[in-house]
Amino acid sequence: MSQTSAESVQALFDRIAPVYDELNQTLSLGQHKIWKQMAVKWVGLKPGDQALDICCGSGDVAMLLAQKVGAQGRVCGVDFAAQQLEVAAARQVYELNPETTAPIDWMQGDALALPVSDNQFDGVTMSYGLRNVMDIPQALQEIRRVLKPEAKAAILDMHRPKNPWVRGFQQWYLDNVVVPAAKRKGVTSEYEYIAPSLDRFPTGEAQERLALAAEFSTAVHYPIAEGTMGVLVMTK
Ligand SMILES: C/C(=C\Cc1cc(O)c2ccccc2c1O)CCC[C@H](C)CCC[C@H](C)CCCC(C)C
Ligand SMILES: C[S@@+](CC[C@H](N)C(=O)[O-])C[C@H]1O[C@@H](n2cnc3c(N)ncnc32)[C@H](O)[C@@H]1O
Repeated sequence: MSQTSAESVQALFDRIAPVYDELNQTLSLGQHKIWKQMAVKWVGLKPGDQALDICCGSGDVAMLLAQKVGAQGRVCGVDFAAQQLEVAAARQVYELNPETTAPIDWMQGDALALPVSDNQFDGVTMSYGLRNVMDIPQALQEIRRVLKPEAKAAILDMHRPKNPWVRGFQQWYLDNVVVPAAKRKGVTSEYEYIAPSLDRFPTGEAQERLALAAEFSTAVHYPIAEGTMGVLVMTK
């Protein structure tokens, strides 16, 4: 799927929902949980805060936010793929203790037209979502719109590393480990989509410029995992 549309991306994530968590865990050797924790830490939330996770998928980051802001806080998770939201809601029941974690509102909606109010959130996260939206400047404007003044957002995603050896390893790993593992689960073309999506994704520096153009007051991109991943941290 090299030509994409919002509808085809939504259908892709609905199709892979039953195998998504297992593949992320095995293919990242468990590392994706650490990268997600880093993104949540960079938002700087405190107990009682309201947090939003955009493109929440099966709920990993929204559930980390619910632990961070505690039972007095509130979390919204927004995604347009209904099958992913079903997995998220089911996981919340058996993975979170409602006495110590915030309630989570799982909302079906579009990252480019968020179903929430202006200036509502103390912090926003987006994990592996930005690379999949059709209009990155619009997604950044929406994040800025829903943040309270001076609040932060952290955007985690996969990147093409600058180092040619690491880049070569990344492509080898996608071709020889990720796609074959996906093939065994019957979702080959869905995981073949990752490589072209990386090629068209703006670099960390370009993302900083896009965030400043969307009128964030600060924007810093931190490469992690040898530049195969990165977190863009922005302040409204
Ligand atoms: C959690 C991760 C990715 C989420 C993700 C994002 C997408 O855009 C997709 C698109 C289509 C299908 C699936 C996804 C998707 O799952 C990150 C880790 C999972 C990756 C599948 C593994 C990639 C590994 C990298 C090449 C780096 C290798 C380092 C490893 C520690 C050896
Ligand atoms: C790779 S998954 C990431 C899920 C989760 N955040 C994680 O880190 O595991 C990307 C998610 O973004 C969602 N998504 C992509 N474009 C979207 C959009 N325009 N509006 C809402 N959700 C979107 C997909 O449905 C999918 O669940």
